[in-house]
Amino acid sequence: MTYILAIDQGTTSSRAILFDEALHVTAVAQEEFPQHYPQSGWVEHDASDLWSTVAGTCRAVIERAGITAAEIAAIGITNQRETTLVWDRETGQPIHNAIVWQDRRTAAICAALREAGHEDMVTERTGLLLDPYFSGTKLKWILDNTEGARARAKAGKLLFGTVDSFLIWKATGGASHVTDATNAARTLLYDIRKGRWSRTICDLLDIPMEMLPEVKDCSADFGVTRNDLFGRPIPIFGVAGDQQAATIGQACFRPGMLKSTYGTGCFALLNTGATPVRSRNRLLTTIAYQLDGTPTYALEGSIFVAGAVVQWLRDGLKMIRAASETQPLAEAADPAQSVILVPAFTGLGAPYWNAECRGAIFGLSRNSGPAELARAALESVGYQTRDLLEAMHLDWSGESDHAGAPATLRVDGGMSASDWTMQFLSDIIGASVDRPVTLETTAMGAAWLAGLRAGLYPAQESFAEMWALERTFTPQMPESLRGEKYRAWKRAVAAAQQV
Ligand SMILES: Nc1ncnc2c1ncn2[C@@H]1O[C@H](COP(=O)(O)OP(=O)(O)O)[C@@H](O)[C@H]1O
Ligand SMILES: O=P(O)(O)OC[C@H](O)CO
Repeated sequence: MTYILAIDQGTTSSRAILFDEALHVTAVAQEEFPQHYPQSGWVEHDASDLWSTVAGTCRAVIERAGITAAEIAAIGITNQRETTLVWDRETGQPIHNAIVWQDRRTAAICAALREAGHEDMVTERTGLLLDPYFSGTKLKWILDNTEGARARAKAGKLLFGTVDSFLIWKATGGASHVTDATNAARTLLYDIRKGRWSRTICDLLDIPMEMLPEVKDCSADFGVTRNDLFGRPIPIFGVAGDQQAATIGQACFRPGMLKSTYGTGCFALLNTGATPVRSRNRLLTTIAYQLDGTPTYALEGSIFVAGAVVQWLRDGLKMIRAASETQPLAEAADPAQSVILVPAFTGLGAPYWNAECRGAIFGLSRNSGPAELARAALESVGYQTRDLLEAMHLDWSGESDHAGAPATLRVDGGMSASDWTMQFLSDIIGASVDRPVTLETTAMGAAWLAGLRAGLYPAQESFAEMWALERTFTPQMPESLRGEKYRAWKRAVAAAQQV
């Protein structure tokens, strides 16, 4: 038997998943690692935790499956995006903790760049906004705040990378300093139309281009693992940012196909084909995947709090012990009450991009309790998704060669296991929601990219035919109620932003 090893390096844990020749999951290993919050709004990871949990889970999954490294044809890597690392070319030692995508420390840098009138130029090239979310200003911050770093970077002694680059550097023993086009597209430094690093933006942020990795297709030769890691070298043949890997795993290969992943946050990607669509509604333009030198673009809506609101009910309020308890609570909630929770714990992402806004609860009465709060938490995920889809619809229907909103939303991620949430989602967006049999879509996307190059997995069309539906949720809510509830949500978001 031959296998593909997929590495999914996420925000809270690292996972290693073995896929067999039929693209079935054979074994999984997962390890969490600590989050560091040095100041309010700052989020860091210790780079050695990222590496040790990846190496550890890879070894564990091989042992669990009872196979040898010789049976692994190739490795595919997918990763939390935007998280920024700088390390020494000689020693491989990072000069700072990884600054995580959620980290807001560069808000002032972004504001200053916006005020100086640079946002339009940056958006035109990168498809992104001047928001602390992306890597560019995080990298600038590390260079500004570590003595001598900029000079060492100019001299070629320091390297920059997103998590994929760092893991490949470690796995290949420093032989490869590379990334893929989807990760590059999240840095704020990459021109997604020209397919190369932007000198103009690097100059603007004073980032020496010597430290940037080489950008490759998603299915390409990223190097081979050093001998001592698995006892024999294994090629790394696939790389994609996790949301793009999920888009691939969901086989959203045709323009107009749309997926939404419900993990800690929620990320919806709409395939827009060979042309990048510039959003007029504050969505992001990004690369969905790049194969054979050709990028396929996407519009992306990013919500920072989705499943995290359920975690808050569990860990913050201690209202539930397990995420799945939200469903019976929501079912028991009083239909006469309209409690609305705006989960802006770390500001609002797309399409609002309000870093200062904080969470709020509206419509409480003396009878409101855990059931109404749980329902409001699950509903907030549906409302936020509708916000994204409305913006996408406006951008997409403005394009001349196609019309109308995408008819179906493909979902995945931990929270998509909640039937109640998926039914409400379908009700509030007024479209069908398709949940696939395999919810390991992110890892599957990375595995397919690697297996494609290894000659183990079929080409795009045949792979798309393997996508299997588990359940479709169709809208059941009367149109009038859908409109009424969504209007109440819009009023609540507006009010939360005025506090
Ligand atoms: N049955 C459920 N109902 C509601 N939320 C759930 C359920 N199961 C998991 N979740 C939520 O999904 C998230 C975990 O999803 P996962 O895809 O593993 O996230 P991530 O990759 O961001 O760590 C958690 O935030 C959890 O609260
Ligand atoms: O690690 P996840 O699954 O929370 O994904 C994080 C995203 O890539 C951030 O853009």
